[in-house]
Amino acid sequence: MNLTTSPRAETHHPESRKSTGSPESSESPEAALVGRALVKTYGPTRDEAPPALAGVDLAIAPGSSVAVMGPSGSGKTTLLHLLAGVVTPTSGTVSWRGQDLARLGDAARSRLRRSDFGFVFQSGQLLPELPAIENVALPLMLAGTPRRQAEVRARDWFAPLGLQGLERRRPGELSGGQAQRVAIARALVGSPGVVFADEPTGALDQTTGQEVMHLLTTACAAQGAALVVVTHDPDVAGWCRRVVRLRDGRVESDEVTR
Ligand SMILES: Nc1ncnc2c1ncn2[C@@H]1O[C@H](COP(=O)(O)OP(=O)(O)OP(=O)(O)O)[C@@H](O)[C@H]1O
Repeated sequence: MNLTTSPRAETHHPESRKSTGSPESSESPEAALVGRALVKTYGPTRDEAPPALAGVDLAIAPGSSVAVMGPSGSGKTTLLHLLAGVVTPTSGTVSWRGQDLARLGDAARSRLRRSDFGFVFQSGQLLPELPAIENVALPLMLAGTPRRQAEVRARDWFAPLGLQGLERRRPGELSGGQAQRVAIARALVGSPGVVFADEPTGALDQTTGQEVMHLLTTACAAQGAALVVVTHDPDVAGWCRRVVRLRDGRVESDEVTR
């Protein structure tokens, strides 16, 4: 697998998007991840505070790519956290492959997050004291894979992501783009069903950001993982097949772009 050679994966070409409609919309029968009537109100004064999410239905089909856009404070990160089982909804349900996340205990939900979901954040998610290879191997080790085996699997990701030779570098010795590629490797090493990315290019320049999106979308497609990306940037959203826009905690539009 070499993910770096083609400038843009044909399955994720931002310029080839036009058709509209919503075949992957919230009632898709093949959806793997389904949020229904999601409401989230933060804090003790929840009766007075406007909800961060005010009733969102969203279904993510296996292997699909979805950008979540919207103004600051519209609920994008909250939606991502609810879908990923990081935050519990005030009301509504999230189910993953038919299993209601709320019915799992905290420990089981954490295990499921480790085994079935991958995460890429804006920056700072790597452990600074560990070399890149150990950062990538960590999710496997946390899931019980012996260290040696975990590092062998982690190493497989370095060449496809253009990181060969950087295995022993610590995060502080990597560029921003290299660190994000290590984060992509870490998100994908456990073969997740869904990768959640919150502003994954937010700390990068435009060119590096596009490269990272190319690698992220190509790697997810190669693994059959769905991708959910929160972004303000239309160029980042352009790598996804579907764009969901939030406003005031509700879905304003839901469009399959090609
Ligand atoms: N942990 C929290 N405690 C209290 N309020 C919160 C918390 N997290 C988010 N909020 C509030 O919920 C609303 C939605 O926040 P959220 O971070 O989901 O929006 P967003 O669209 O991701 O914003 P941004 O683009 O600025 O990151 C905002 O009004 C925010 O202040």
